[in-house]
Amino acid sequence: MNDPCIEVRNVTKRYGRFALEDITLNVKQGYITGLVGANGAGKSSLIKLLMGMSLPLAGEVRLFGEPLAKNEAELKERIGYVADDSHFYEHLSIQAMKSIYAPFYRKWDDRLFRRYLDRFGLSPKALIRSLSKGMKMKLALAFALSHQAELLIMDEPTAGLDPVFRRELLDILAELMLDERHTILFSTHITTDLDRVADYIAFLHQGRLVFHESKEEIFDRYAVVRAENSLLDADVRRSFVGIRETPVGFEALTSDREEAERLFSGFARIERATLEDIMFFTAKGVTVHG
Ligand SMILES: Nc1ncnc2c1ncn2[C@@H]1O[C@H](COP(=O)(O)OP(=O)(O)OP(=O)(O)O)[C@@H](O)[C@H]1O
Repeated sequence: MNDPCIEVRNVTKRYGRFALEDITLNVKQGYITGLVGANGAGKSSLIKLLMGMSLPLAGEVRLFGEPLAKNEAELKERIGYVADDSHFYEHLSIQAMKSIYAPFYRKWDDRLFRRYLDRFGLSPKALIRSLSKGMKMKLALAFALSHQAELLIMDEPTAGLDPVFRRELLDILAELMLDERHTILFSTHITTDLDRVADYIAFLHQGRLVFHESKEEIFDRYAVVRAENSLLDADVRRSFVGIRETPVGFEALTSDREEAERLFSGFARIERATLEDIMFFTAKGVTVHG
């Protein structure tokens, strides 16, 4: 149950000046992991490596305990994948697209696919090019969920969705987790999606993995400190991940809440950091969180 479902071992990938640098990440089976990071942080690049759609310059990706490179077709049958852009043939109907897609999967479940189409309000006769961005995302999800995948990997599945379906999608993910057989990894920059469903958060910043921890650990460790500017000497500055100064005071992110409480108690307001705070201050300040 707790074996890693995805193992990324010292993976490096370069695109011109951008690099995913020495990423090591174990995604546990039976949990939802949110991959978070700003635009261009490398989320899609990492997901493409997990799907064997691009090859690492160094390092190795293993899925379900086996090297992806050795057994890609077999391993990918066990994955439901939702890409960040539509990879369907636009001129086909949903039904015709299904006829092409389903034979790739030995465990394809036509009744389940129909049920998802019904649930998402999609007619099998509809032409794919007539679907809105949100509807295409729903269709991608219906495909991904209809072949008994154990692992669901989704690149920005909530982007472009209205709040009602975003909530529904998160409910579907929570439902899938009830049988404890599924593992889900999805990327997003909408951090409130993760507050709702993720067990673990992996945070990428400029191609580096800043942390990968349980949500509880993250919220125990990080805090936002607000106080007067007079407290900001060089040592104090160095202790923060990032600082925002205004004429009336500063706010800063610490990755060591206990230490901040010891140092600033009585002089500062110390509050729980949101994932958005963590992303914002990391982008402003230092990148490696001790
Ligand atoms: N095939 C490619 N060829 C060249 N550069 C690429 C390629 N794929 C990604 N990149 C570059 O790698 C960097 C990271 O992009 P990536 O799409 O992985 O980020 P992201 O975190 O998914 O961003 P977003 O949230 O905007 O989708 C970008 O600078 C991008 O231009």
